[in-house]
Amino acid sequence: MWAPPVVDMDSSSAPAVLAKACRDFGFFYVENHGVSEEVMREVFRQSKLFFSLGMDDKMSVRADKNNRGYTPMHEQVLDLENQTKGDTKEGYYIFREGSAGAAADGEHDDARPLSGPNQWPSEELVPGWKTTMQEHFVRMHAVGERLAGLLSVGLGLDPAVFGTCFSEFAHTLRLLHYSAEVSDPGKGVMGAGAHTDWGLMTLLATDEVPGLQVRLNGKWLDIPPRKGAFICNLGDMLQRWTNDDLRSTVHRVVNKLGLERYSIPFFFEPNFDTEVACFPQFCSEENPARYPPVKAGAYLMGKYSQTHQDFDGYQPDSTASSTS
Ligand SMILES: O=C(O)CCC(=O)C(=O)O
Ligand SMILES: [Fe+2]
Repeated sequence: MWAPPVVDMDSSSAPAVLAKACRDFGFFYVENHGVSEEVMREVFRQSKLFFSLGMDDKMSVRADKNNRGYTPMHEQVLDLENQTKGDTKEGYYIFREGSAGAAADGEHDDARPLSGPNQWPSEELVPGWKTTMQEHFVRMHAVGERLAGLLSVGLGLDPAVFGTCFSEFAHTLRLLHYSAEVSDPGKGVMGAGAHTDWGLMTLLATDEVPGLQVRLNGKWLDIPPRKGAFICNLGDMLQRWTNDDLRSTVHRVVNKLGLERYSIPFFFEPNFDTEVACFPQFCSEENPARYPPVKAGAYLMGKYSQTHQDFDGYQPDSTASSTS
């Protein structure tokens, strides 16, 4: 049975293994990432605690115009063409406080629509929750930066290539809870509809319940959880930067067992204002750029707008030219 390659971040072969995995599959496991199983257990415990709250409490932190906070069951439709109902999951979005060059820390900046303060459930309801999530966010940022560094080495790029792209990063830590509803892909019922991720890359922690599938060579293949490892995949921006040399692979979540499932993706995203245009190493006269340049933030906003029924904060940036 196929399984994604394993990248050991402490190994001297990590850059080469990583670059090959990114070219071949766009999916890989990451080990020795420095986030302990004990820490992950606590983050999952807190996540479950939040989702076990009553609907009134959860809706009190419903995602705001900056897409921060709680998204109810079925609110997101990742595969608009094939789904007959929304993803059978609820979620919670956490960004950097302020984010993306906001006027002042924690304030919303109209020029950058996703900026602003995070929403937090009350300390009485979920003690220690905010601190747990804030600390985890910082941890995951560090893993993502290290991984981006290894990738630049593996691709033979200047190690500073991504250096300026994350000074005001727009990463999101997302908590997900899938209901026990069994998926029926033929009828358009899915845990998460088929999609590619949108940013640079995603680092995913899951509980022990399977469900993630990747589309490779026309077939859906299971990606089982691997103890202590993150499942990592590339996003559209990396595919655009590398002119399709690296892959942002289609994946989905299918509930076969009728079990609830929890997962925690960390979407590692460049600055809102970063222009994603083909790196010169990946295009030439014979192989011209396949995508027009796009601003990372505008691209992201377009995707939020397309897939989240509740998100109406999309203000197209007239200077950006997105193809999707
Ligand atoms: O929960 C999972 O296993 C995958 C989630 C996912 O693909 C996403 O949120 O983009
Ligand atoms: Fe995804």
